[in-house]
Amino acid sequence: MIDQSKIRNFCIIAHIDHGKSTLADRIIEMTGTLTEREMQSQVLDNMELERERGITIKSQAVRIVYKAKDGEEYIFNLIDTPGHVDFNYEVSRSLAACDGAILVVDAAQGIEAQTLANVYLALDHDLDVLPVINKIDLPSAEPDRVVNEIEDVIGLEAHDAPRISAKTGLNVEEVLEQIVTKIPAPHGDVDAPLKALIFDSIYDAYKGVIVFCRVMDGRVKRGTQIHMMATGFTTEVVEVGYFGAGQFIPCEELTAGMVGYITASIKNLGDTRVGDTVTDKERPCAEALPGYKKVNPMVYCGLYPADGAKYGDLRDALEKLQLNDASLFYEPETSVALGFGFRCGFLGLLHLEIIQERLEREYNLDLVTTAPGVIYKVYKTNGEVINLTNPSNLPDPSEIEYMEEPMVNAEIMVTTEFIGAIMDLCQERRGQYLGMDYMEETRALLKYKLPLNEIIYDFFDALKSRSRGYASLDYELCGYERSELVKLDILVNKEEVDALSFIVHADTAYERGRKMCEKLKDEIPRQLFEIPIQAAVGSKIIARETVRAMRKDVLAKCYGGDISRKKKLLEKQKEGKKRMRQVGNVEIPQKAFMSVLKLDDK
Ligand SMILES: Nc1nc2c(ncn2[C@@H]2O[C@H](COP(=O)(O)OP(=O)(O)OP(=O)(O)O)[C@@H](O)[C@H]2O)c(=O)[nH]1
Repeated sequence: MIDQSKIRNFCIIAHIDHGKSTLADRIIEMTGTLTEREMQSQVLDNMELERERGITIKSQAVRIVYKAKDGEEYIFNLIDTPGHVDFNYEVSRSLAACDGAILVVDAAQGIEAQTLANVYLALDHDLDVLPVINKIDLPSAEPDRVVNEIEDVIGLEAHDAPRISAKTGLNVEEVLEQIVTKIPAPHGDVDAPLKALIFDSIYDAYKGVIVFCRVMDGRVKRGTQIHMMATGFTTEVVEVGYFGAGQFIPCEELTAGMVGYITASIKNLGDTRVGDTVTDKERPCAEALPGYKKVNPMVYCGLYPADGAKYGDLRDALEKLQLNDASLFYEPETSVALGFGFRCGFLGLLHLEIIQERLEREYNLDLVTTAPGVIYKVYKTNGEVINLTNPSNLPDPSEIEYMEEPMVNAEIMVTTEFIGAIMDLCQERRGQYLGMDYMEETRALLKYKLPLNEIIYDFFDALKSRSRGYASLDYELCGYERSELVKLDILVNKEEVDALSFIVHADTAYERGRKMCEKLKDEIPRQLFEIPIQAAVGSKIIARETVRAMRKDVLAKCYGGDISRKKKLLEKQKEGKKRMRQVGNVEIPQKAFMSVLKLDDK
């Protein structure tokens, strides 16, 4: 059994681009992945086997071995935390599996909104935070200023923080030593009943679901009957081990303080929810670990295959992706404009983009995505409450008493010269000012309550463009508020295009409608007849543009009888047609559906 005093469980937290991955790579590179004793055992055979199978796996937790200056070998478990607000719950569970956190701050940029958000999360979980100043090789680095900033703003002792370059490896050794001396060792009770926290799980075609966990108390090994306390799922452990040297390495048992994986015959990722507590069925622990929460999607949109014949492929692809992503939700839906597709739920826009990209790249699918929207609560006059995820399902206005929309508490870090511009932006997005803290003379933290719907589209881009890249954002959901919302419909040649409908605040309906019409006018090619494009709220038309008629004769330019050239052009035109959607008698290019969602700022 591994001596707990020789274990360090930690993660690295940072604002995006401050060098988290680079430091992790460097740490892994500078340490070994097996202890001297293990080197001689049969582990290598297992690794060979996995290599033959050709599995390359990215793990959420890597075990490495560091021989410290005190001559002892330490086992480091480096737990990866997702770096985006969309995955805040996963982040919080990963932190709960650690005893300490390395805080990486860019010596040229200093503290940013996510640095603070991450530090507070880490402190909430009682982690010891070890500041590290990175990128000191940059000419613009100001390590002294950043040290002061960390001490003044966060209140963390930072004068002996390692000043490193993760890129060149300079002083990274110091970080390794401080992990040993400053991050506390775990102190679980090995003899107590099993209590382990699931902080991630992945699906593997050979092993089934692989559960990553931190054992708080007790022990678990092959044959243990385990019980997941929140989902109620019970099964027998097939294998336990840890991830190191790019491989899953089985071991005899996992004991208190250790981080590793468990496999059993688990087919469904839904049975092993992040945040759940694993215990021993025969000898259960008295109570589950705190903080379990089932994460629900926050942003919904329709995903349709560009080529209707690919519907089955899209369904199979979504099914596969969901095996590895329990927070992805989908159900079939149909649209008059787009045919058969799926209504999908995501944790946030980044999550949506990742899934969309994977579907397109890994599964070779061309997709049409409808406007992403949040979940609205519709209170009907008959007392019924609907959670609305698809604008098309909005009941008739006469049946609606009122509606509510989700709100977020947002913190925006910005240099003082851009405060005005950012406050304007928040105002335009219906933000409620909550306050402002000055970080130091040049920077402030603005606090706003904003409707989630207003920030899911292009808020982040607008923030960056209005602050020349200097603003950073962090937000968390803070409940629902009553709001004057309407459904905006788009009519092309008098026909409603259901896939373009969305919910907006009554005050911005006119503006959004006008912009949509203008944009669509540019996107829809001229056809043989005039096409009116209208925006409507209920039966009221609030904006209109017209695509003028034109005869599109692709052969006009072909004089004479070069038939092969003519054929080519006709082929090309046919190709173009495939990417069109027939709505009534008008063809709408596929890209029009996406581009209207990206309405320009201002
Ligand atoms: N000059 C210099 N560049 C560095 C150093 N460390 C990291 N970088 C660069 O900074 C950029 C961001 O580094 P990453 O390690 O990807 O940052 P991250 O925090 O993991 O970013 P995300 O993965 O996007 O969250 C990369 O281009 C790195 O090469 C350093 O010490 N010096």
